[in-house]
Formats: sequence, C-alpha cells, structure tokens
Amino acid sequence: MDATGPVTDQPAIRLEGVGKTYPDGTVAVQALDLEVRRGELVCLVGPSGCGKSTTLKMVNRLIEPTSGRILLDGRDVTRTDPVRLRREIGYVIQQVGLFPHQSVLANVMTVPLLLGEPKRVARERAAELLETVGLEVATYGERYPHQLSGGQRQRVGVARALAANPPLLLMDEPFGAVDPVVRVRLQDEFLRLQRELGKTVVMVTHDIDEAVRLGDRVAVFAEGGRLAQYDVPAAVLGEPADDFVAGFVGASRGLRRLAVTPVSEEHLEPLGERTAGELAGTLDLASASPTLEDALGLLMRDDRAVVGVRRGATFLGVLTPAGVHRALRASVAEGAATAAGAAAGAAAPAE
Ligand SMILES: Nc1ncnc2c1ncn2[C@@H]1O[C@H](COP(=O)(O)OP(=O)(O)OP(=O)(O)O)[C@@H](O)[C@H]1O
Repeated sequence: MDATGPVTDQPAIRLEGVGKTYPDGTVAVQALDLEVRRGELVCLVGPSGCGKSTTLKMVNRLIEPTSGRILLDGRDVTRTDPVRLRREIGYVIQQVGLFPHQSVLANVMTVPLLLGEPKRVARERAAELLETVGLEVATYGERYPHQLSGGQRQRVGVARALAANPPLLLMDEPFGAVDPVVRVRLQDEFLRLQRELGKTVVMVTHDIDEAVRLGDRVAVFAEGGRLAQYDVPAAVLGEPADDFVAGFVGASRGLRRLAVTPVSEEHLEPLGERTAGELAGTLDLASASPTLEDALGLLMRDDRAVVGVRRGATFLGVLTPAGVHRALRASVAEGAATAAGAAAGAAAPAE
C-alpha cells in the first residue's frame, strides 16, 4: 500500500537495480542504483544514447522499467496512482512543449486548472510563477509562444512545470535549445530559483560543463546505461573513477574545476606590503559564492597579481595566482574525501 505522505527519512528518489530493455532488445539502462536526496540537484550526464532520458522517464512512469524498483519518498512508483505521481513531479523538456495556440498565461494556468483550481486562483498562481522566472505578466502574459525568444519560452516551460508546486522536477536537456550566452544566464537563474524553492531536481544533460556547474552531484553514464561515477563535481573532475569518465570530462578538467571550487578564507594571504590600489577588484563572500574562476577572471581582466576578498565590509585578505593553484589542488583532495563520505549513503560507482 502507498504511504499517506512523504516518509521524511527516505531519499527523495531511490533507484534499485533498475533496468530497461526495449522490446527490440536494446539495453538502454542496466542494474542502476541511484539515490537523490531531498532538495538536491543531480545531473545525469553522458554521451548520446547512454540511457539518461530513459532513466528520467522511468521516474515519472512515461517509461516502465523492465527490472528493479523506483521509490519516491519510499513509495514504489508502480504502486502510486499515476495522476498523483504526475502532480508531484514537474517535467521540463528541451522543446518545451508549450501549447502554440494559447497565451503564455494560459499555458502556465493549464495545470492548476486541471487540478481543479478556480480560474481566478490559477491565474494568480500563473502570474506569480511567471514573475518568479523573470517574465513580467504585463509584458508577456498575453503573448503566444512564437512571440517569445528561445530563452523566454524555456522560462515559461519552467514556470509551467512549477505550477502544481511539485516537490520534484525532472528536466531533460532544459537549456539545450538556447544559445550559449542565454544558456549561462538561464542556468544562473535556475540555480537561484532552485536554492530558493528547495526542489529536488534531476536534470539530463550531455554537457559536462553544465553538469558540474549546476549539479550538487553528477551521475556520469556510460554506453549501455552503466553508471560510471556518481559524485560531487569536484570529485568527478579531480578523481575520475575510470578511463571512460576521464575521457568524458576531458583534458581541460582542471580548468573546469575552477568553476566549481569556491573561494575560501583558508587560501587567502594578508595584504602585506601591497597597496590596496594593486587589487584587481574585490570578491565579496557575503553577497555571492565566488569561485576560483571568478577570482582568476578578475586577475586576468585587470592584469593584476592579487584580487581582494572581503565579507561585507570586512577585508579578509588577497588571493594570488599561487593561492588559486593551491586551492585547486586542495579541492581535489576534499572532493575525493566528500565523495567517499557520500558513497555510504549513495550508489557506489560501478566498475
Ligand atoms: N522506444 C525505443 N525502442 C528501442 N530503443 C530505444 C527506444 N528509446 C530509446 N532507445 C534506445 O535506448 C538507448 C538509450 O536512449 P536514451 O534516449 O535513454 O539515451 P540518452 O542518453 O538520453 O541519449 P541522448 O543524449 O541522445 O538523448 C539508445 O540506444 C536508444 O536508441
């Protein structure tokens, strides 16, 4: 029988030995164990055809597994009423799938109306969501999807997926169809939104940069739906589990690690003999979570040897290129340690 509500000590999602063999004999996913904690953003990444989308669609039962079990908050999805299941799971796909002959507002109202909300309430909720994803209702509400840019359509897709206030969001290449600049902006906005709303998110991408940028943890899939590594981004980049992962994350993984390693106080040096005028801008740990990439960006932009770091009004010290290097090396060791800790509560990397 279903539990009546979420069992709080359970992971949000648990895949146990899940497999999918299509009727033509294609093994899309094999014996997959994977856990996603509540509020976590997990990216499934890997080359084309390795079973990422199949895995995602098994979670909301668009595809039925041929073996294993999938538990949401401890409940077996196959024993959960599909209507209730879909209500609890938002789904965002690359081509968005907006209704072309309905206005933006009407698109976002669809789900609340289906759930039986009165029209006025559905409209208010839709308007609120559009504002949340950065689209002014007065400007965009009555437009049709073809009157929006790709990035704006994608935001409407996210708003629509959030309309039923699902605790869980599944996203299949959500930012795949937009150009790289808009993509980074959408990623940033989405990260902020996810932190704010605390949703559990599973996102499919074939882009390792996107995966390490967004994911709290990254699941690297290999051909035939094999889970090659499931770790925090710094560990996937710094300690690839095998040759396949090393090849997939690429030769520039050291550079990529810059983008996922936060600036921390322990790598700072005192200002010393230097004058404040030598500083290449400052990074504020209080108002953002600057990364080593941000620090290096400032150093290079201003062609200076040190970047200042403060917390609000308090000056903490400076970061030099050597400090960036030390921090990068330390992050690999820490990433490996965190991964070892996380492995106790998560699926172990497959051989
Ligand atoms: N309905 C189907 N019948 C038979 N094989 C299928 C079916 N759907 C997918 N496959 C195969 O299953 C494998 C996994 O497909 P899936 O779409 O899950 O991969 P993916 O990692 O999401 O790929 P991509 O990044 O290209 O979207 C592929 O070899 C694909 O050809």
